[in-house]
Amino acid sequence: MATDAQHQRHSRNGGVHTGHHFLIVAYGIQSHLNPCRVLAHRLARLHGVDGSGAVLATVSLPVSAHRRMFPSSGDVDNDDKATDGVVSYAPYSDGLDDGSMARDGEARARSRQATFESLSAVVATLAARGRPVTCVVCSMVLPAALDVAREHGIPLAVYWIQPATVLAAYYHYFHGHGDLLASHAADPAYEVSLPGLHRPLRIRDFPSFLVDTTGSELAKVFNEAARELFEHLGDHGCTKVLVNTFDELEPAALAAMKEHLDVFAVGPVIGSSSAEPRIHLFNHAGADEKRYMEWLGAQAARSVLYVSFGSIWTYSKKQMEEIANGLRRCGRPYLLVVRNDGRQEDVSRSLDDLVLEGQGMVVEWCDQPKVLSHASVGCFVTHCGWNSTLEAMALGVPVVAAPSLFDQPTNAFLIEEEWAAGVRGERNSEGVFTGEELARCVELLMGHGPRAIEIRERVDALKGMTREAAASGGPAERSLRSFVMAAGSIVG
Ligand SMILES: O=c1ccn([C@@H]2O[C@H](COP(=O)(O)OP(=O)(O)O[C@H]3O[C@H](CO)[C@@H](O)[C@H](O)[C@H]3O)[C@@H](O)[C@H]2O)c(=O)[nH]1
Repeated sequence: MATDAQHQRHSRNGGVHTGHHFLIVAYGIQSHLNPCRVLAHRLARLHGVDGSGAVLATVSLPVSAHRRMFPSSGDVDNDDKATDGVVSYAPYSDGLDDGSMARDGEARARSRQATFESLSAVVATLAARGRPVTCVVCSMVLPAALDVAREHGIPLAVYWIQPATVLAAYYHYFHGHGDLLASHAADPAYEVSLPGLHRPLRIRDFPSFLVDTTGSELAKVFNEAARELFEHLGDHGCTKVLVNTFDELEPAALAAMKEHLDVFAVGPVIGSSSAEPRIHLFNHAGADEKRYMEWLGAQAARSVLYVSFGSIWTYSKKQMEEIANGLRRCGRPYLLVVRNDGRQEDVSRSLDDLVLEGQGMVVEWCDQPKVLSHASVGCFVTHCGWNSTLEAMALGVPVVAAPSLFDQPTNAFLIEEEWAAGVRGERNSEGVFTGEELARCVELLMGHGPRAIEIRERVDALKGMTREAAASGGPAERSLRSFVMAAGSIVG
């Protein structure tokens, strides 16, 4: 029986799009949405890459995120107008539609089925509108996207929006290293050599879920989904992985993973230029932007600490107090981001005190690339989410790395040990990043010692490399073109 993809290929004629059409399926969070829609823009700009006509890209997000992006959208099931002028958006329902996560195994199974059905309907609708999907691009680990590609016979590619080193850690965890990691998970200093990487990773440098000792339900769920993905990557002829990194950042990890998978280094996918405008899922009032940009403009060059822990992490009361104390100890101007939804407990006392002291500024959200590219910013205190890490490198800002979960420990390892672009702050035995530690790291970076000078030089060099990787016609674009050519060869 002909697959849907073959059927679409055979029926391409009058009114039907005959080139590539990538359906990029993403989670509805800021840190996934941004690299996905920027990738979609870049794909859509590769017109006629292999003589097959325009390249189309549609981004599919959960209904909750779609509504935040397009507040005026009414009936999301029949929304054919959701576009930013280059890329179309077709929401999927995960069965919850309020941005929450399924709570237990049964609810997760229901949500997976709902997502599968909804994405299948998206695929059918796009085909009916003359734009059949030729490749499903699954952002990280999204089991229902695999189901859709399998069921409809559409080729699948994976978009790994974290570093190649993290991809290598996951790959080898599921190909022979799982037991070794599990048996040493409680020993943070234990070194594991992964094939092809030029230096070992300590247990503490691994993605947190692979060495979890807390019994975290989230870690179990994520690892199970990742297992399915990596089995699919091996067993179903699906080997194409786009990675948001570039050669100069991770030469060994990229070369090592190319031994096992068809890896395309398409990074840095950041999106901060006018051609790739950013969408903020968080409330980003224009008035606030004016206020913090003016404030930044009044500070001395490279004097400001920018402190932000991404779009998911939340502050406990104790952690907020320690950050506030650390900022006082540093005695430097700072811009601190504390999201409204980023407060585990009532942290307003610490924040009110800070605001009254007037040494810096606290905002609920900002345009981070805009802030990082400001001349007055001298240091970025970050949890090391991969987007923040890439943005810091692209915009030449030294980093104080305070990782917590997911890929962040590996990203901190890259920042401090592979690139010498920052220093890693240690958390205390309660997992708190203390004010004393914050001040120690900031002094190392912003003081006048040899380490500060060395890091500054490295960061400047990395900024140049990032620019070259992202340049028009440069390695990222060439790699994306190769992917599209290769994607062509698997259609039908
Ligand atoms: O005030 C702010 C704060 C953040 N951002 C942006 O929000 C994004 C945050 O992304 P990231 O740095 O990757 O952190 P998380 O939001 O925590 O990302 C999650 O997803 C990432 C990609 O998978 C992982 O690398 C992280 O570990 C995981 O926590 C970045 O693009 C920032 O520029 C803003 O624009 N303004």
